[in-house]
Amino acid sequence: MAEAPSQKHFPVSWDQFHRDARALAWRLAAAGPFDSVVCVTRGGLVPAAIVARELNVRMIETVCVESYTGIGRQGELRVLKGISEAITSGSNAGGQGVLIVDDLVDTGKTARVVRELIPKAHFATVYAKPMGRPLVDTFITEVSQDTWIFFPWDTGLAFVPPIHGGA
Ligand SMILES: O=P(O)(O)OC[C@H]1O[C@H](OP(=O)(O)OP(=O)(O)O)[C@H](O)[C@@H]1O
Ligand SMILES: O=c1[nH]c(=O)c2nc[nH]c2[nH]1
Ligand SMILES: [Mg+2]
Repeated sequence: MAEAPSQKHFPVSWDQFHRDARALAWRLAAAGPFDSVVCVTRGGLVPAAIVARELNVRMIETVCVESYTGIGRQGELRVLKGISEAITSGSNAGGQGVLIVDDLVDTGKTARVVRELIPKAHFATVYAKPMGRPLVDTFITEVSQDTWIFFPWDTGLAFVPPIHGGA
């Protein structure tokens, strides 16, 4: 996916991300209970920690996926590590009672692959773009497809030129 010239930017601070992840937890509290959380690395690690704390879930698993290599650059999707059978056995077969957490859904490619691994799990993201939205059960904020979300762990304080153009 090449970066479109009209790409909009949506920068998210730590504070805003914490609030949005906590809002997600409030919504998920009504959708649970969940026996375990599967976070989609790496972006899902941060909201998963916040959601698991709020919902008192202590069984945490990862599914390790690699997809994007830069802003708007989606490469071949690779599952580097799948989901342990301990998470999906017995009454949790197929992902029943399992919560999958990711930071966002964009094209839905990642969510589709992870869903195939545990189809009965509940899929939650903090942010969603229109293409991926149908693949997510619960999310908090939708942004347009041509928006790139900048997460606090990918950004830092930097000089911004003033509106009038001078320094
Ligand atoms: O809906 P999609 O188009 O598949 O995009 C969404 C995925 O892309 C990002 O992960 P990325 O592959 O960049 O890896 P990261 O989480 O390690 O940053 C993001 O964290 C989602 O997992
Ligand atoms: O940091 C990110 N922001 C995004 O908008 C996005 N979409 C896919 N992958 C993404 N990563
Ligand atoms: Mg990711």
